[in-house]
Amino acid sequence: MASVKVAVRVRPFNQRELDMGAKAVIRMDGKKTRIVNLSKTAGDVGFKDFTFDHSYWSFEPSDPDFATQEQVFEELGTEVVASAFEGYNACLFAYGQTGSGKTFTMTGPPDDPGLIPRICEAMFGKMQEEQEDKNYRVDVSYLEIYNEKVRDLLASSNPSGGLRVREHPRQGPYVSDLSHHLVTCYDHVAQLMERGNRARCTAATNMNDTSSRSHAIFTLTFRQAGLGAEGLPCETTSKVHLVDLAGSERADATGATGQRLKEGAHINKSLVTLGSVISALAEKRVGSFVPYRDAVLTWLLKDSLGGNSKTIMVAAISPADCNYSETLSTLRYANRAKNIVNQPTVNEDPNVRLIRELREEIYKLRGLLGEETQPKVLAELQQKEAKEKSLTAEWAEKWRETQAILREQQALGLRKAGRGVVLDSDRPHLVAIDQDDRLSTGVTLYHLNRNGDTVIGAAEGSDIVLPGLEPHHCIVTLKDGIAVLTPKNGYCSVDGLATETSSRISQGSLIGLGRAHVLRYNDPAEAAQLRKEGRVMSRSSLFGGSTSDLNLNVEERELETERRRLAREYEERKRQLDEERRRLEERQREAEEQLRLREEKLEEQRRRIENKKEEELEKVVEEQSQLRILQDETERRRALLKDLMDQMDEVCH
Ligand SMILES: Nc1ncnc2c1ncn2[C@@H]1O[C@H](COP(=O)(O)OP(=O)(O)OP(=O)(O)O)[C@@H](O)[C@H]1O
Repeated sequence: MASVKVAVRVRPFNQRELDMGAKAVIRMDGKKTRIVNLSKTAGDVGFKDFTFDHSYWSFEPSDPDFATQEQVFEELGTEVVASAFEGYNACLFAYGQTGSGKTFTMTGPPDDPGLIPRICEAMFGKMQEEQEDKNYRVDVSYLEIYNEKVRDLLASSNPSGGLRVREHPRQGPYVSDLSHHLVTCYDHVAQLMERGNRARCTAATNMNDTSSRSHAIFTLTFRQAGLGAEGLPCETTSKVHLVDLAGSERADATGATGQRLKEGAHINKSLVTLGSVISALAEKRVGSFVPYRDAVLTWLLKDSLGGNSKTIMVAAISPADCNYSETLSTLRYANRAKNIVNQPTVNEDPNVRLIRELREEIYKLRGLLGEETQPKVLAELQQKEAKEKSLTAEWAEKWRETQAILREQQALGLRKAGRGVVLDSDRPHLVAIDQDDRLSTGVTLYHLNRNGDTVIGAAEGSDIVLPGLEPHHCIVTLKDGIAVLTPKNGYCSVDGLATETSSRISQGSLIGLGRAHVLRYNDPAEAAQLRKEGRVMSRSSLFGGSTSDLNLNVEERELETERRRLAREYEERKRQLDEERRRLEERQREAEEQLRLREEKLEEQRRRIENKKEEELEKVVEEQSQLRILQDETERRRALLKDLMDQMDEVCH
């Protein structure tokens, strides 16, 4: 059991408050925060006191008690880091009216970073320190809830109706189709954070020109694995939610109208529900209904509020008298949140838990084996040992694969080139150039499957899913270093020319898919070979266009296009002829084989007939010789008879 930790932070006066000649109504002393009512009525004590886990005085930098970003991190951020490394889920969220300092506390300016960057940096620092004994896998997602719709801040496009929130029976609520980005170092996280912050929906209001009107949830999924005592596998997964809520002020106080007012209504719906959830949990009424599902925000943060998480709330407040009622409302909100009790548990991997339990049982069974081995116990022991062994091997294999993926990820080098940043990979890949979405930022790189097919289409389950394409649009096949694009059901072009048959693509080829997508094919090995051969690629492209390309005049470009078309036609014709030749050779081989088989059969028949003939002949010869013997015998008998007759004649005469 752990209560939600609550901290309050007061910011300096802003320009507007200074211009108005605002007076400070907040005092802090240790953990105490006092709000003073300057327009108190008779009988009113004129102030209200609250006690929190921390009260941060960030009003006047020259003040010796001034709470810096560093101090806030040391007291709140390090706890989040520790929770994650201990295997707990953690959540840190900032609440307060627009312009009260939520974003400053959570993100902060680049020269004075806030909690999110400091927490991420500290986590990677700790991973670096402990990497010899452990394996880590971290992924990041960043979403925004705007008008009760969920938007992926790290995706190049989002469905117009927003992403759907679903609930997994064991893992709880989650956002379907939200992108998760594997990260291997802090710089990578920082880039994703920056990308997400740029995508975050901001709009000007009368209160704060850069006021953000959406709730943002930055989530780190942190998985760690290692071997404990006696080589026992350990693995935990922690989800760390870092949440910057939208302003909690009333719509009329911001001067919002139209779209802004609509946003306010939704924002309030989320915040009102957050308030109801906090109240229900704080009152601790047994069996009382907690309306998590009334708003997307509370549904997604279900575990963080009253569930399996160590949670910290930072309430950001303005020091100015003009914001008295909003500040008082924030302090009351924060005061109620103190009473929420969560049940954080270490999120141990289920297989690892099973291995641990099996080991315990094995030890027990070994203890039962006495001098006389009982066959039943022995059989059970052997069965458990075999299961434990196979589960441990499976687990070790899973982590070997994870490490391989991470190494692969690291092979995706990001390097600085002057003012530019080059995203490089040592594997053949496609780089997406988003033509249609003018607001899209960032570059997407898709690795191609080694020695096999990469299916591109709109259908879920395709290797590269691109909206607006046919479900199974085309296939890129990589075989022995050669890449071939095969259109399936959709329009494809290579270097501006439509293609309906398989076409070879090479380093720098621009592939058009459907009406909206252009991808550049990069093969680092081919590019290196071409560089070695001193050949200069003259394809003009968004990414690969060289200065000489830009200087090509129209005629040269047309000639170059024509040359490329002819070269491609020649390649295609040659490929067709080669294929035809291969087919003919194959047919001839088949015919020869048939002939050979026929001949063999005939020879066999001939041999059989010959044998039969010989047998017949032998029979005839045998019969002839028998006949001859018979004839001889007949002759002999005939002679004997004649002799006998002659002798009888002589006797008669
Ligand atoms: N602790 C602080 N020290 C110095 N400046 C601060 C502090 N907190 C806030 N500010 C300044 O106050 C202004 C408003 O802060 P911030 O943008 O963080 O407010 P917010 O609550 O996030 O507003 P929104 O709801 O619009 O996102 C910013 O110019 C910021 O630099």
